[in-house]
Amino acid sequence: MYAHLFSMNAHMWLLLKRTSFRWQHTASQSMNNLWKLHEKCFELHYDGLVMRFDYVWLRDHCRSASCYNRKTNQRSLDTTKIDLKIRPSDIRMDNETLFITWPDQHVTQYRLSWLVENSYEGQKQNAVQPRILWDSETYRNAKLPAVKRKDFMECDEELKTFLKNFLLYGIAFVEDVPPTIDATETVAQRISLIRETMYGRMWNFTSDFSRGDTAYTKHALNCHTDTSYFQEPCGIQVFHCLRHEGTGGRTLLVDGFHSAEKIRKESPEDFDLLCKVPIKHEYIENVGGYHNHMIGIGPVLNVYPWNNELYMIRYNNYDRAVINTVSYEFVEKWYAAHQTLTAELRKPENEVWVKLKPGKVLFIDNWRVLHGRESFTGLRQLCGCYLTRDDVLNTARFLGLKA
Ligand SMILES: C[N+](C)(C)CCCC[C@H](N)C(=O)O
Ligand SMILES: O=C(O)CCC(=O)C(=O)O
Ligand SMILES: [Fe+2]
Repeated sequence: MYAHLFSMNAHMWLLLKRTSFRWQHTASQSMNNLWKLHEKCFELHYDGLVMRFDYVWLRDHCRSASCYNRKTNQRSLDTTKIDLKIRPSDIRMDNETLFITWPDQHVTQYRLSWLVENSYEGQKQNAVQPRILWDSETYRNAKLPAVKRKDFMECDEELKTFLKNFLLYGIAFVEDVPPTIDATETVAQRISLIRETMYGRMWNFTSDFSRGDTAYTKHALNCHTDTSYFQEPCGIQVFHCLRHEGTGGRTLLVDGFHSAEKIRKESPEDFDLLCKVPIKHEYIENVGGYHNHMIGIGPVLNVYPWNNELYMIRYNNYDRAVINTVSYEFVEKWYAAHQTLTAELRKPENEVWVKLKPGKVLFIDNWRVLHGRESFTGLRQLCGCYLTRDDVLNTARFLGLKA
């Protein structure tokens, strides 16, 4: 039975091959749409693009009712049942649509525009997240306006503008927020779910050393990202200074991706090491009633493997644990690379300093922008929370942004 089916397929395939020697034009004979059946793939010239599609990929992406549920956008087809050597038994194309008949007579239709949007060769070049990298001058010149709480809460267009800027720059402000924890929570919830951690859902801290961490002191803190000791560091950090009666305490912001891109350009071997060497970060706390031990392991720079685009920097020298995940030959090189990156991050021209004031809520992309603070005197109270990154992006996509 199988042998019979196979010989039928092979026979059809030979027939097709004979007809696909020359380039085929679409039904309308338009010179713009050309296709060719290769042994291994279907090649389509359309809209000025040359695209190649594996047959198994084409079968897998059939959008017919039996293969795909359009209500849930979920696949019903069991991909593992596709013969990896599957070939079309018939192909037809008009100006907008490609029709493929498979050996079992199942027919798949693909809109050509859909193929353009999804051709994997085209996709590889696209950035997942468009960004504007900044140093202090470019950030200042961008003159990004802070959105007013009322507009932010009530108007989707204002929220969209806020999120657009946040995604582009990695920081954004909402102003005119009452200096309370509740009001801060309401503003945060407008864009995301709050990510509860061992610090609580909404946190409110001052320099009382109530927790085993330097954040709860008056000391200066070098630029860093938070929760580097989580396997998935918190996506966004929200800060609202509720009061400060004293001096100092300004907040430092540095675009980690701007510095990392500089290293990629000027010192590619360092960049590569920072992307590849896994580093452990750890939070050990035994203060008051708190007992926490968190560990996160991952490289300082994280890039998508398919296009090398940076998506996360995990940088916290305070919370970096013993280096025992690195083999001997890389240790010294890693330290040198870490110093190269650190020198870049600490260049004054890359630093933005802001004094957080009651009423002004700061959102920081904790996967990209590092924060720090100047030492201070007096009573200083800061509240805020962490947000889940997926949910911020979810809101952005709902509003029509690329995220
Ligand atoms: C923000 N809040 C005060 C709650 C937490 C501070 C966490 C500090 C820790 N060293 C880190 O960098 O993750
Ligand atoms: O006190 C500050 O301004 C920030 C401290 C800090 O780094 C943090 O809470 O994550
Ligand atoms: Fe921090």
